[in-house]
Amino acid sequence: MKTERAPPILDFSAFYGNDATAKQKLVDDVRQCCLHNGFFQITGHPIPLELQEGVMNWNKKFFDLPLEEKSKVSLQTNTWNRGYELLRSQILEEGTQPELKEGFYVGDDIPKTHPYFVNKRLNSGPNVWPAGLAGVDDFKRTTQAYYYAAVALAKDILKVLALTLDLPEDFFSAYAAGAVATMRLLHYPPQQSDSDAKLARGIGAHTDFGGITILMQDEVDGLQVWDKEVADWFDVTPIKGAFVVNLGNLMMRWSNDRYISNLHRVINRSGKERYSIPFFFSGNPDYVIECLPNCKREGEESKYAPTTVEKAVLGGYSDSYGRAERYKKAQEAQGEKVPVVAAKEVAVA
Ligand SMILES: O=C(O)CCC(=O)C(=O)O
Ligand SMILES: [Fe+2]
Repeated sequence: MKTERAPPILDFSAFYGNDATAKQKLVDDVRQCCLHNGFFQITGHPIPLELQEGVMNWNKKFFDLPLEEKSKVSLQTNTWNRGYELLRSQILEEGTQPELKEGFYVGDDIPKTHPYFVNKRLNSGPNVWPAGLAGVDDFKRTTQAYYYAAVALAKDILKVLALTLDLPEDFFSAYAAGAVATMRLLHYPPQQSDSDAKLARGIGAHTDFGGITILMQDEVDGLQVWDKEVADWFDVTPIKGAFVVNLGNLMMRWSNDRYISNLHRVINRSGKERYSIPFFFSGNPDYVIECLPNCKREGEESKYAPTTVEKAVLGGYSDSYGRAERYKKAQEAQGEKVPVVAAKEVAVA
């Protein structure tokens, strides 16, 4: 395990406290991370450990369901990104095999009368729930309570990010109002120890598409963050109660590439089942992303034309799913069917 250059652990409680020096130190540390590789970890946040553990337990129980039950709430049954995603549905890293992870997508529970649903806006519609899961009402309650707690935490993190750019604390509030965010419960079956050489991935090297991501890991490692200065991967050891926070492509573009959206990946060589819950904060779909103040010098040009949140995020999706589809078609053309199997059937070395 290489951990020496892993994202630092910052105590986020300084943001809520009255100690101005501690708060300034937090802001300075976050700024440093944003400039370096866009990754840090936080403890001292307001999401109770009990809620974190509650949603993680449900994550495990959901993936224990038979494939038939999970498939009843397939992502394919709707167009707004809710429900179950099979193993091997995505390839985020060009040249690698379809990824060894299965997922369950949850978002804001948008009713069908809401203008976002009516107008088919980014990832907007009602959640779907697996009727065959014993205790499904508690699954729903816990998962949604965690989702809305993550939305609130994302808004606080954005306040700290505003301060890192010497902007008013509420600078991102219009971007965050009416925000779209997606959360996925993820399960990575164990992989063979030579997975790297065989280009097998839990999730291939990628950057996230949205504004910020808040990730909860269970106790099993596997997440790695790229460090371009030393050209190597570093392991992010899970810490009970902590979150990994990283900036997405939207934030990088918005800051004129001053802040980094960094490569990361998962290879689960632990021999154990790995579970995680990333929460992707995209923002208000109509919000126009245009070079932030203090992110270019006098007379310097912005590198990117203004675009909306919705356009920027949708562009990222079509690339990654298109790759998995092309891979499967190419394999099938060679007479090799890419198996769609339940996680438990994946061979382990
Ligand atoms: O599962 C993890 O630890 C990371 C997941 C991730 O990077 C993603 O879903 O974008
Ligand atoms: Fe990611």
